[in-house]
Amino acid sequence: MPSQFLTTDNELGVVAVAFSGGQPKAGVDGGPKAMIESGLLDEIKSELGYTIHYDNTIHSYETEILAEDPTVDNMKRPQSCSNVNYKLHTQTYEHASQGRLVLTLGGDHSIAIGSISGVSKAIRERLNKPLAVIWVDAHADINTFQTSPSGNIHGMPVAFLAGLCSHDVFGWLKEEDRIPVDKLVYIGLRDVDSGEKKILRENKIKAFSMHDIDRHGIGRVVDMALEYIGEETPIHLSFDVDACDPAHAPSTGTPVRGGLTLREGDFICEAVHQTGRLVAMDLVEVNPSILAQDGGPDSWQVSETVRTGCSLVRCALGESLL
Ligand SMILES: NC(=[NH2+])NCCC[C@H](N)C(=O)O
Ligand SMILES: [Mn+2]
Ligand SMILES: [Mn+2]
Repeated sequence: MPSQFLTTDNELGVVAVAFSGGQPKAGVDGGPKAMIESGLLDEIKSELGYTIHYDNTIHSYETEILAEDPTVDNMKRPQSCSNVNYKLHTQTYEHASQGRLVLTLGGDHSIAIGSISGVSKAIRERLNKPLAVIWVDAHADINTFQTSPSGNIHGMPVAFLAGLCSHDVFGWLKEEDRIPVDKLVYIGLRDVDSGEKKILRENKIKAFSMHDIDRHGIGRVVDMALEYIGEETPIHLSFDVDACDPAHAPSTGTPVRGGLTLREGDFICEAVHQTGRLVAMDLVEVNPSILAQDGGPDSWQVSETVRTGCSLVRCALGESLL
């Protein structure tokens, strides 16, 4: 099993990050609590047999959040976002350095700046390899601060991580923290801004949209994504729950119709697990506060979203149907 060389068997580091400042809607900071309270970590321990390393803290990193955090170069709440991500970076780095598989529960998707950079640095030091990223999302989250139509940093993490833009605010991000553009693959895209399409095209970034899934089926798409990454490279799976169709994950800040079925989402996670090369996963953008207003989700739909998030995590950690 190649996995023996990448992570120590069944040792899982967990980081829970209650951060919502990468986007404007309150409540996404409640995502980790909702997933943990629904029993996710107990199941991982008792049913999947992991030893869990978790500080029993849902980190809001309060001291890192500034009361006044004015927009800088079109980035909203830049300093808080940078500070929180730096703290998270040190935590995922610590777990990954010890050979643990790392699970980060968010929070909005801006937290991938910290989670991925910490894992990338550790994997480079420990294995002298780059980190591949499979980004499963309705959105590409690859706006630079110059192209972003919203100024929300949860729409920019890939641009910072792949070195397509840099800024003094994120000055702590170093070369070894970054991921190579040719080891990045998207699955599930269906709401990509025009500036992002240009970035994807110009950098020849591998992306499988919902159209590709319709055409080839999820099995073939995941095979192609894994072939593209190659057999030697450790994988970080960054899963935005909004990749799933709003039928399965309605309680999220930026839902987009026409998404993955529950089984397609779970399949991606199962197949990545089966490679034996998964070294880290993020599960982000579960927002349990998005409740019935203006025809929005009701409380049953909130619990469905939480269930979807938990199912994706369990599948990535090895839960199987038979
Ligand atoms: N992680 C997310 N849900 N991102 C949504 C991003 C939406 C849009 N592309 C933006 O830049 O603002
Ligand atoms: Mn998204
Ligand atoms: Mn996202």
